[in-house]
Amino acid sequence: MPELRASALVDAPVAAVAGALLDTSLITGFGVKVPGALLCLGDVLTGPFGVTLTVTRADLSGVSAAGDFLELHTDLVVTGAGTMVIDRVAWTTVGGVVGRFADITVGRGMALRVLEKRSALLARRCEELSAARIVVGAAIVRNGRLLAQQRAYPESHAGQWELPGGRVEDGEKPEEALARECAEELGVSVVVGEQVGPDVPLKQDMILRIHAAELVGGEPEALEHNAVRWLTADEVPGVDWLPADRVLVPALQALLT
Ligand SMILES: Nc1nc2c([nH]c(=O)n2[C@H]2C[C@H](O)[C@@H](COP(=O)(O)OP(=O)(O)OP(=O)(O)O)O2)c(=O)[nH]1
Repeated sequence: MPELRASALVDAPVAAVAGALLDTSLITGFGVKVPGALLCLGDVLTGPFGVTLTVTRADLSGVSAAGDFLELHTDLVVTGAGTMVIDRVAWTTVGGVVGRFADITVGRGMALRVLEKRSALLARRCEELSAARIVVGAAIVRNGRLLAQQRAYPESHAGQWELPGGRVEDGEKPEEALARECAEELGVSVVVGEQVGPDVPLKQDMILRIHAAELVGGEPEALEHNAVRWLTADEVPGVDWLPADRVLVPALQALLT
């Protein structure tokens, strides 16, 4: 399988770059049809000439999509100077000698131009998101189960599930905001730990950032939500999550196994 590679250094943490990569506005400009605003594992992308690709990886290590004769991989490598973004395009050449000639003269040039343009869009999106408002969420695990809560409002999201948390207020650190929101929403105290998964873009100027959190006081109660529920690893993918949380399902499941 011929393969083409291109790499670029982005001046942003890996969680920010991994999240920006999930923003489908980075690829829709190239005539790719996508199911939603964010790339999720298992999504089917339709490209020019009806080429279809299934997303096979979307996590902190990067994104991959594969079809019958085309594979796209973006690998992320943490360096001292930022995040190295390595794009790989691999394909099967069709049409014998003529096909191989077209590959070399047209295909590779086109692919390189697309990668270059996307790389510039990615760098710009990372810069935009570095100034974004942060919504923090807590991945609280007890006895191998994850705590989720069901939204009561607004109407468009009522009934859907999310992680406890909310907006970081001015002058507040994300960890402080998370502890405050857990107390307000659930009546519990938590100790905030490491980030889980990428920074997920919520809209132009807002991201969702999840931290592992340990329950250290109180029993969770739905004080502002419809309900709370402890989910097993098997139950996590089947829940009607808010769209941004759906992206985080593999990272949340990994916490439970
Ligand atoms: N808390 C939380 N918010 C999420 C998650 N996923 C997700 O897309 N969001 C969105 C929903 C909202 O647009 C935004 C945060 O809203 P919020 O209503 O929880 O925040 P808040 O408590 O600071 O706001 P408010 O109720 O005072 O209006 O983030 C999640 O897992 N947890």
